[in-house]
Amino acid sequence: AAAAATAAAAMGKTTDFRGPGARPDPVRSFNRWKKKHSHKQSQKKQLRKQLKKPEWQVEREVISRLMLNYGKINVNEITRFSDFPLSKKTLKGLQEAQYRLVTEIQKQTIGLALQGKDVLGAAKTGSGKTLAFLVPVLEALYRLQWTSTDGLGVLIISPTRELAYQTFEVLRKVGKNHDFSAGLIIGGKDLKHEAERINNINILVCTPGRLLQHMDETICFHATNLQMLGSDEADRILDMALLNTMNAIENLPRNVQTCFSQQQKSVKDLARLSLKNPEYVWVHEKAKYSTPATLEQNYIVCQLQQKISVLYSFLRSHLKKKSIVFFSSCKEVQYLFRVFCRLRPGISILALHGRQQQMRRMEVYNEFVRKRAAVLFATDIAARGLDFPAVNWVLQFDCPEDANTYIHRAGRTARYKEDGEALLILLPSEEKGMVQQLLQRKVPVKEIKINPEKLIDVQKKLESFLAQDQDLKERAQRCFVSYIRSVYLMKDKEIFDVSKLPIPEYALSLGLAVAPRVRFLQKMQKQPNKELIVSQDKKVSEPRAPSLSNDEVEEFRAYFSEKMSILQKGGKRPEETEDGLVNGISDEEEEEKESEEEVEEKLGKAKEYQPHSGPSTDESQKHKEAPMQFLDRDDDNEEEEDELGADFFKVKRHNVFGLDLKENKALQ
Ligand SMILES: Nc1ncnc2c1ncn2[C@@H]1O[C@H](COP(=O)(O)OP(=O)(O)OP(=O)(O)O)[C@@H](O)[C@H]1O
Repeated sequence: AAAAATAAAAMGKTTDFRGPGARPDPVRSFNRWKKKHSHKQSQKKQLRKQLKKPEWQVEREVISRLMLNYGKINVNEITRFSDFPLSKKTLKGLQEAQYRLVTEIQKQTIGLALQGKDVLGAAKTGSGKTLAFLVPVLEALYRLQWTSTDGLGVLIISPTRELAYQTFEVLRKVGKNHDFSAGLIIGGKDLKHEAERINNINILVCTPGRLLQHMDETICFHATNLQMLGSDEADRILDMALLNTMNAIENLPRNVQTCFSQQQKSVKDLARLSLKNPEYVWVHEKAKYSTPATLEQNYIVCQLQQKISVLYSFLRSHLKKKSIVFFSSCKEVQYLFRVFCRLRPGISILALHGRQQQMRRMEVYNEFVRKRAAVLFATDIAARGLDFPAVNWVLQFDCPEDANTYIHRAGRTARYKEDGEALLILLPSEEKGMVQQLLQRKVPVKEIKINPEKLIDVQKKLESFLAQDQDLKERAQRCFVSYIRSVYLMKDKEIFDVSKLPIPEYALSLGLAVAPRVRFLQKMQKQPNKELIVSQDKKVSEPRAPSLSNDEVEEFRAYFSEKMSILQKGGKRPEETEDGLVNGISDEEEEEKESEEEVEEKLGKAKEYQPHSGPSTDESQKHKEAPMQFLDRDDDNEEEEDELGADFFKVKRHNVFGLDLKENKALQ
């Protein structure tokens, strides 16, 4: 008994040794009751006191307490979101979405952002960068007790519509207990419809082009109260010149906090950002590899004319898997999607590219998310930031323009601790240069060989499809030209050498009996030294990657520089710029039958920045009851139309950030 009493005392407990049946000590029981009673009384008193106060005041006190703890954040002690001084509403949202433990980038950046610093974070693909900036966004408005009448408080810019949509969905999930509203403005729907609602949005998720358009055309749109600007693809947005533009010309208020992340550390980006109190966080700077450890990466080398058979054979042997296949142009995706549907490999095939109408893009995105086994044929529109769950394989059918694009594409698998495999198909002429680039960027790729016995040749089948279907044949021709052109336009001539392509064999492999005439190739052969390059400072296109996202950048630049020159000339559109965008991108010889479509494709890509429609009343109706209201896209099947040109140049952008004119002038 003595030993037991010592042990109990050591654990700080009191033990009654009078044995069972003995009566409890009345003095001790009374004391215990008294303590409990007085605690309850004081709690009641506090509650009564609080009840007298208005809700906002109680909340303000809570906020003050939280903010007092901002200074005490110690990164080394943080393992869960609840270790940060976050509002109950955010924590509840995170918990309900099953987010409890923080990832490294979240751990390192959320505290800094809460403290009001401008944050630029870099971390590998799939490491949780989206929440790293969404959590501070929610807290920023919560701290200020933002309401719908306060207008736009946070702007989140995403390079593609799909990424904007996905970011919006995550925001909706984790922010659902907050009272402010959020809206998605990405084009694809009537501008007027958005314009009527835009000023009731507190957090706006948008694509750059649509934002610019509202700045131009929505008279009532203003961002005078803007508190924060965020993006998880900062480098891309910077490439699109938007931030520079906004900082230097578009008069972004200087007290706006920025919260950015991207996949790779970039010194260049630091210079490009004019941040007020910047903190740069490179989470994986010292990591051995720049891709996730759970990502297995291999490449194969094969002849161009074998690639379609390799893809078919790959799909036949991965029928239960979820895969994304990246191509370099929309027309390849369009043709090969059709052909593969006819080949019936035994797995669902989906296609995602920039020439689809917006609603279709969203449907495909959602369908692929839902499916357990499927293959998505995509352009680089799907390469950045998209978080498709449980993708097993990423296959790069066409060589990416550089190592960075490779990493973005491969990063669609092996996300957040999951496993994944990436396979890159290289032509013999691409192998040396690309593998070298990848190793330099700390990407561990190994060569593997195809088992020739497993290779199923589909060329004969394609030939017979084309013999019966004129439309398909024309698609094959367009695919052919489009691919050749994409190689021709690649910047890195060490890797991409159009003269080394086996042209007739490639045509045969697509099912075409003869190779279509490619005039720019013939010209090149005649004048091998004369590159069809126009320098960037002439404001037309330089040779560039054919990928959608790069085209987007070029379109945007061309559009933007033109627009700025107009603004600087007092808003008058010079005659010769009537179709500047068209000229800008199609400066190379466009005399082929193909040319019109090529231009159309490029304009289609430029749609990201064009007047289109977006948000939906249906969805917003659905969420009306919820405290956090969202303006979402319309579920309407309106065909996307390229209303390029004229409209863009009519309206002079107004001062949406409400800075005084003196400052405007100084900045211009
Ligand atoms: N703290 C967390 N706990 C659990 N899952 C998380 C957490 N943070 C993020 N995730 C999940 O990890 C996945 C990847 O996150 P996210 O899309 O933010 O990555 P990313 O770093 O932005 O990737 P990318 O560079 O490709 O854009 C998502 O499915 C997300 O839901």
